[in-house]
Amino acid sequence: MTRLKLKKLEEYLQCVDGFEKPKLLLEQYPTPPHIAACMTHCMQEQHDDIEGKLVADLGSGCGMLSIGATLLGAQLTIGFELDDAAVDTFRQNVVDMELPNVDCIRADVLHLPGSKWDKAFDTVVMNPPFGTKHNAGMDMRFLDVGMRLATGAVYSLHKTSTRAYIQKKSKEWGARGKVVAELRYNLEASYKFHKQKSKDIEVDFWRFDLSEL
Ligand SMILES: C[S@@+](CC[C@H](N)C(=O)[O-])C[C@H]1O[C@@H](n2cnc3c(N)ncnc32)[C@H](O)[C@@H]1O
Repeated sequence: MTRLKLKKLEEYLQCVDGFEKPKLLLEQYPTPPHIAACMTHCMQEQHDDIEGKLVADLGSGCGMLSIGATLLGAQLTIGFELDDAAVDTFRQNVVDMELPNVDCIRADVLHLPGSKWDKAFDTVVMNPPFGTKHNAGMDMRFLDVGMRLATGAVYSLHKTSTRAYIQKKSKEWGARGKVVAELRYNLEASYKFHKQKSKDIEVDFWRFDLSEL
């Protein structure tokens, strides 16, 4: 398969429609196309974790990361998303872009462990809710689910301020966690109460290696 170049991948991801009416409590904001392209491109080019693989996207929203994985040759990509409207937009994006082998399932990510999805995926990717809306620790709960669903690697974004804690948890899970990139994440003013037009936060892009454990 011809590998998609990073720039081309970003161009495609710019066509992914986002949340029509973002829900504050679900922390609904799409991963910006540039960041999503860099994440998925790195997953494939540096770690060979996408092409031909079974990929899950937890809290998949409108499909930004799922579509990135699909464009880079995943054998099958499944997004899991709680919100009906986001599931609909995800599916419409997939139809509009004429992409095969990708779908979104409406599900609460926290209810996935113990289901048929345990260890069903080679690779799990997520941009989880950071847990800033009366749901502290939500990103860690998502990460825990990722560890249960994947056999190969889990990729996730977390605030840099939580780095030491995540490294400690990673050891407890028996995973080899590594910060792959440090990002400045531009959280756009999707919500009315934001006073600034946009807000940069420091975010780590993590890879957790589960192979040969
Ligand atoms: C930060 S957004 C990321 C969206 C998308 N993955 C992306 O990268 O553009 C987090 C997503 O998680 C979803 N979400 C929040 N809690 C959830 C839960 N318990 N189960 C499934 N999805 C959830 C939200 O609706 C939202 O779409």
